[in-house]
Amino acid sequence: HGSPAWATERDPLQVINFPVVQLHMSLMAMRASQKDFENAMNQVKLLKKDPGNEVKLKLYALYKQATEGPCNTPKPGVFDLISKAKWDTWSALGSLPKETARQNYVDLVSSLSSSSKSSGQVEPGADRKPPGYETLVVTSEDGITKIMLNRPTKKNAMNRQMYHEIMLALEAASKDDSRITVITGNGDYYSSGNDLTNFTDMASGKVEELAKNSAILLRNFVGCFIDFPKPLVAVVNGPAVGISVTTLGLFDAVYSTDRATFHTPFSHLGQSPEGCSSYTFPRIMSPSKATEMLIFGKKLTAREACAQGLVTEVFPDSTFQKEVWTRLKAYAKLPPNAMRISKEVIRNKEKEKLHAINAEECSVLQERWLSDECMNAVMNFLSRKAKL
Ligand SMILES: CCCCCC/C=C/C(=O)SCCNC(=O)CCNC(=O)[C@H](O)C(C)(C)COP(=O)(O)OP(=O)(O)OC[C@H]1O[C@@H](n2cnc3c(N)ncnc32)[C@H](O)[C@@H]1OP(=O)(O)O
Repeated sequence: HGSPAWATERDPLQVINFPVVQLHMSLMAMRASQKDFENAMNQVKLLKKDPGNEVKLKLYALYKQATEGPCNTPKPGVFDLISKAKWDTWSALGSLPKETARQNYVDLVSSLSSSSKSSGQVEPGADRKPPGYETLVVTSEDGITKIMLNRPTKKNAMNRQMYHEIMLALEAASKDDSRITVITGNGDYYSSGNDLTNFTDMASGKVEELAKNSAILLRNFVGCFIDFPKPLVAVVNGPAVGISVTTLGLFDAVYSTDRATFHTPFSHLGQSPEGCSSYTFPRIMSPSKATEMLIFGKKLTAREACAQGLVTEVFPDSTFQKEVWTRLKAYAKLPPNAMRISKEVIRNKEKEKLHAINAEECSVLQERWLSDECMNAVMNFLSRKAKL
């Protein structure tokens, strides 16, 4: 078996590179639990699917802790993004005993192997099933297709897979027999916006190419919202950040819990507005209120966002789900063609303009992602120096 592509590609966290071979010989002579450890290291090489940078970092740190004990190397320089991420993860394990680290490594690999097996196995009749989503839960009932962002432990941060899956889910919802489409989040956040580890790739060789690909992804993603034909409703179940806020300007209604906040810290991140917010926000609010959000990164409460027109209505958190879904189910009984045509009449005039704005925002961002301001901000978050 060859190593999976992600273990050999020039990925910044490939890095991690699982130094299986060096360890192999020394482990042969050790006890049974170390045999498990050795097996786990071999299993890592057989994983069909890239487990993602965060998991690879965890594997790296547990491996180092299991074999060398607590982090004992000097902290890498601030611009050595990758070594620093590795150092931070290892050092965060503190004085975790070697045996525990070894066990945790084995457990983590075992969970990865079983999830990759279960997704790879072909079940009877599986060919008739719609494709599953890894980052979303999509359900359809009572005339409503609900697309739920489902990375609660990451505050529903949007990784590349989630962008792709949202596009697929919107495409499917535009064609299914539901009348209204809802986007909401699982857990305490609606979404913390772009997954900042999407940018760790930027540290690798082909930064320009990666920035270009990200801009294309973003443009396609936002394009799906611009073109979505049915009433699109956001059920904002908790705080929203970045792109999960800006795209709200492209929804037809936004219902929010009073616990939510709305935050677009683009300047803090060395970035610039997207999701057509450079156009929609000044219109929805006023140019100066939009400036406070989009340039100065002012975080709005749900009530403030409602007063400024970004949110349609705010509900007390205790009754939020019940009230919103009762209302949506009633709306979903309205004649579907009338709703669709009304949306067309309201939105179509703007579509061309919105696509042009989207293209422009993405091209500006493509440059921004290569700036020191942006790189440093992402690095600070990843090294746990900065939160919003
Ligand atoms: C293809 C590219 C398209 C680009 C589109 C352009 C989009 C731009 C934007 O969306 S800009 C906004 C980006 N978002 C942020 O900057 C938010 C960063 N997150 C935070 O500041 C905080 O996590 C928080 C305030 C959202 C929540 O803080 P707290 O309640 O203290 O929770 P934790 O920080 O412990 O978070 C739990 C867990 O989730 C991980 N996480 C949260 N948000 C993100 C994120 N945006 N990207 C990556 N990871 C995130 C966090 O690291 C923790 O992980 P861990 O448990 O440590 O493994």
